[in-house]
Amino acid sequence: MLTIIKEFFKKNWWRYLIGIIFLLMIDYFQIFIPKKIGNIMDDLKLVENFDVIKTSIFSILIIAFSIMIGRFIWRFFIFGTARLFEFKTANKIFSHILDQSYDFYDKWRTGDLMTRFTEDLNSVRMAMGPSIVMMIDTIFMSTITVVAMVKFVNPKLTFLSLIPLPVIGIITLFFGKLIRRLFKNLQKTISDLSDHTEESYAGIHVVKVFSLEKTMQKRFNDRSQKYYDAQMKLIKTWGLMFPLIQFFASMSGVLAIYFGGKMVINEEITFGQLVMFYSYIGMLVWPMMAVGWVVNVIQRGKASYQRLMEIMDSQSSVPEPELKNENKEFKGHIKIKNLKFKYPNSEKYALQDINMEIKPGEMVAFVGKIGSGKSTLPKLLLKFYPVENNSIFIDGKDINKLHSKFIRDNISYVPQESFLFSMPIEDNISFAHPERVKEAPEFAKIANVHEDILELPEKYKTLVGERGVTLSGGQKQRVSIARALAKDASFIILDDCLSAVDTETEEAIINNLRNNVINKTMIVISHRLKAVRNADKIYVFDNGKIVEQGNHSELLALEGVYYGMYMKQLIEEKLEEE
Ligand SMILES: Nc1ncnc2c1ncn2[C@@H]1O[C@H](COP(=O)(O)OP(=O)(O)OP(=O)(O)O)[C@@H](O)[C@H]1O
Repeated sequence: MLTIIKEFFKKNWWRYLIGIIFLLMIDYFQIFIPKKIGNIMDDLKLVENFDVIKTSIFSILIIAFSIMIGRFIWRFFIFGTARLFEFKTANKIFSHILDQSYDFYDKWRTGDLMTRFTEDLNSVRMAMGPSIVMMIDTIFMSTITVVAMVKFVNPKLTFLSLIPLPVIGIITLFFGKLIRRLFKNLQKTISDLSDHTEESYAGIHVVKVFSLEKTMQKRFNDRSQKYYDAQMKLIKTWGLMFPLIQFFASMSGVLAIYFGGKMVINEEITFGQLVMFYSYIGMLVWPMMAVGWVVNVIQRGKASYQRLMEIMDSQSSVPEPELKNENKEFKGHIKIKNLKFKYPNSEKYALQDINMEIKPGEMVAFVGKIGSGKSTLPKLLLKFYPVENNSIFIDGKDINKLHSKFIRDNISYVPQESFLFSMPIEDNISFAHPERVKEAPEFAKIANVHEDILELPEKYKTLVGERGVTLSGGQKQRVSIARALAKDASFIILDDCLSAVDTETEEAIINNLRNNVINKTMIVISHRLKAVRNADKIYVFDNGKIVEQGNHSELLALEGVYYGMYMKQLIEEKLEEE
């Protein structure tokens, strides 16, 4: 993350430089306005000098006009550059998130990521733009104002009036750390709140079915209360710090009138000089108050920056060699040797002692009880999670030496949960290859969903997903299969993705696939043994291990686990028919 800021400064320092030059110029011009006004006051005594007054007013107007132009320029460069940082960083973080392995998505909650993406990035932007302006302004304005006070009025009066300054420094230091801590806590409460909101919305069906509205409301209220409390703590702290600084800053004005008044009476300074001095004090109060603001914004920016770093610091746990296999032909010969695997957040082995060989063109099936490890294996083949060296080989090469892009480009995977994007159905099917949009009906036919689509209001142009027509679970599953087919990979994995259709349809789709995608390798995971009985080889999983393997008749002949499962399903089917 630090490198992101460094890299950005390296490329865009000149934008800041132009902005800062104009900012400093404006500050410098501003110094002359009180001086001119002070001079006018003194000149008022001499009536015949009205011409001089006219020229002074004219020069004030010129300065004011230049200030207006200059302000536009520095705003454009400094604020605009901070926005550019926000835009580039958002793109970088998003791409970093997309590059992560699956354990990242298992670990991070959506609402939390969203908050970091929006709120935290915004805080960092504030620290990179407005706070830079304020900081430079504060330092430069106060320095030149003090110099002007010494030079144009009186050093002793300047010193006496600025006695409260160090107190402001102490207040700032004290509150700075506190604000950072409170702000970090505030961001955490926002993350929790967005998580809860996002989850309640995503799981609204469950909430409704179980009449959990009150429970969810209570949970929301609890989180909302925590967010409110965190905000209030910040408001109290910031609310105390700001008036304290303001109070000590205005003390300077009181001291200026007290000591300056005496000096006018003693004729050490003129009345005009006192007016000038008071204007300078006024100009100093603002930067002094800005110190409080800058501290607040920088501390918030730092806290948010640490939160963004937590995302950027997480590295994909899957080893990736350089991507140089693009031109290599993918045959899809899989060999697995003594594979064992634990999910990164778990102590228990999800797979153990797995040995298998899948030859190109074969159809294999994984069957077994729920939670027995069937879905885990395809996830490892697709490099979603890291595996030990020498345990999985694709076309004779260790999977750890192959880039995930090469593997995923060549394998069509249909996961258990079918997710469709908010776009027309044909675009969902041709998602990976928009140029194949015209062929969408062909793939839909193989996936047995063509007829269903023709019945939709706008057929293939019907908008589906969150903002469109709601498809049934089975329809969604079949559209997902069509989408995988449009990828035209030589290796297809169907991970129990037909659970929402009846056995006959599942069988028909699998047979369709076998007939249409001849020479393609297929792994089919299913709970319905009947649907996969034609597979070349069936692996029976139990508790993370392969307990039986063979084709349908071989497995039946064993009269073991597979036989038991098959008989049970036959009886269930018969009972349903009766
Ligand atoms: N992301 C994960 N993190 C931790 N453990 C997981 C994760 N996904 C699955 N598991 C665990 O790994 C084991 C195997 O899960 P897997 O999803 O492979 O089973 P499955 O045979 O496909 O089950 P099902 O038929 O219900 O889909 C289970 O004990 C499960 O709880």
